[in-house]
Amino acid sequence: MPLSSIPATTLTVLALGLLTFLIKQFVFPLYKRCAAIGHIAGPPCDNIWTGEEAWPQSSTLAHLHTGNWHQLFHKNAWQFKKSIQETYGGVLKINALFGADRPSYETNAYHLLRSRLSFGYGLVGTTGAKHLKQRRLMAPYFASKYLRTLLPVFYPFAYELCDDIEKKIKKYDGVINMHRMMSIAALEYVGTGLGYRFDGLNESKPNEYNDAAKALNPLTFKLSTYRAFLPYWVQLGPAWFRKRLVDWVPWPDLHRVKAVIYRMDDIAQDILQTRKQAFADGESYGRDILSAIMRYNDEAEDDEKIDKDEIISHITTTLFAGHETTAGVLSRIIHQLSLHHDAQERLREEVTKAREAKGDLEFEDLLELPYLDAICKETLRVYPPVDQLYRTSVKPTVIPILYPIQSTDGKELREIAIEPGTDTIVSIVGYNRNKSVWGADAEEWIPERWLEPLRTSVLQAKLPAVFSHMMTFTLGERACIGYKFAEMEMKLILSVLLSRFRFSIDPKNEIFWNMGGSITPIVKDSGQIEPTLPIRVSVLPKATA
Ligand code: HEM
Repeated sequence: MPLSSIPATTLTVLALGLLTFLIKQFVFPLYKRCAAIGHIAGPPCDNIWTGEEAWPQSSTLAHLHTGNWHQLFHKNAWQFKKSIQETYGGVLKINALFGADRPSYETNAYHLLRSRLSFGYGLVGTTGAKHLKQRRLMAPYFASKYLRTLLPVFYPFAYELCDDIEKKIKKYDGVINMHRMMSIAALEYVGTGLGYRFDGLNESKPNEYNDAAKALNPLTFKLSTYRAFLPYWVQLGPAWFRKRLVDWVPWPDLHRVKAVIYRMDDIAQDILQTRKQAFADGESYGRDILSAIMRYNDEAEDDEKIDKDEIISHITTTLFAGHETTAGVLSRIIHQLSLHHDAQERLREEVTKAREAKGDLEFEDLLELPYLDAICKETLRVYPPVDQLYRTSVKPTVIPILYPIQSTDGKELREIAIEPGTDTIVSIVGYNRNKSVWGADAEEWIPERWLEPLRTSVLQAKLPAVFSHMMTFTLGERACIGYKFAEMEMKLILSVLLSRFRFSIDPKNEIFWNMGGSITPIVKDSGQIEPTLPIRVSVLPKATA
């Protein structure tokens, strides 16, 4: 029936009906959410379309629906985040965020969709009961009892790494890309957690996973401004159709993201195939995550079994979550030690003494070396590799504020009531460097602060963090499951590296740390996207002898 033949009254009624539906469904809830936080002060909106920066120098600890995406998702957002926090105060949502028994918050919808599109329904892509079930299955493989059994595999690799660095010192005239070396190590170790060896130091083998994983964060970060469209995008028909659409859209960055995700997926398929073949050939299940999944599937009822897609998601999620993060922190520590030779010497003295007395250090000895512990903690505090978290309230929630802020009409606020569906960005770096909590020198890297009793304000904040009063590995049921794994791995590598090499800055390569999903080093003003950390490395005389 042609549109012109429909009576005008019917069309008007239909149009009004549609308008009412849209207002009720979208506009009114949005208005309610915005009205609830209308009195919270914040920076003026940025123009996300033109990329004009209304506030080139700003940031906040908790950033509520203010539309400053472009400033937040910028490789040099350091100053933006610092100055917003200084201007508006630290809105400490942390206690409310994770304090309730059942979460008042869930992972933000865009973040969840981004994770699902990249890694499927693994730990970062699921919520609620399914997420809890996955965590219960995996938790034992991240506990100290299991981790200590990995040391006999981890130490030999650390020595291979040192031999490789020594070879490279000769080849590259003493300047080594230490980020690459740390990435190779972190991938090897997280692979071990899955019962798989990448053999990353073997130069005849392509290092494809490492290359793909490095490209993913900077690429998706570049597309961050458009993340608001994801919930609509995923409704545009089945996955095969959307894949076609991506190919048709003339957008090279999107094509590159797709290629990288597909490559990572292929590698995960290879890992699963290799492991399945090994089990079929008679290898017995080991003490690793993939063995745990296979063992679970052997015993589970058919409808309870973990299907192939989910297993692939567990592989890609674990590799990605545990790889660039740890490599980033190790790189940062090496950079800091290169800048602070006194700290480097003190650390070297501690680890060499301990190793001379006991050889390869056992789990407790390694974790309890005081200065090594202080160096790791201080670096994780000041330089967390993941600097912010995304959450959405799922029910009406009141957020208590530890250090009161001022509302737009000048009132002191000690709590904020927010509506369900309010997006919240929690700044990890903002909490970790908060001067009210950590003191006036909060932004400085001072490992010695961990050798003294902690400030009362740190203890009074009562942050229920999984790791040392800081937000770096977050808190609650979505906290980093691999934090002990990361701690052990970092301390082991550092203890071995420091006994063998000296690190210093290469004056020709000034380092800049890019914010880009995870924080990674590049040579300043080089225009690089791929993380690089050129450091001058020399073999210690004793080790050479
Ligand atoms: C220094 C190293 C690391 C840092 C700073 C770090 C940090 C984080 C953070 C901030 C989250 C929460 C993300 C969010 O909720 O949006 C997270 C989650 C996660 N991390 Fe780590 N991580 C590190 C190392 C590791 C390692 C070594 C592994 C595994 C071997 C790992 C596995 C995971 C997994 C699976 C999750 C998702 C947990 C869940 O949603 O239940 N991480 N990590």
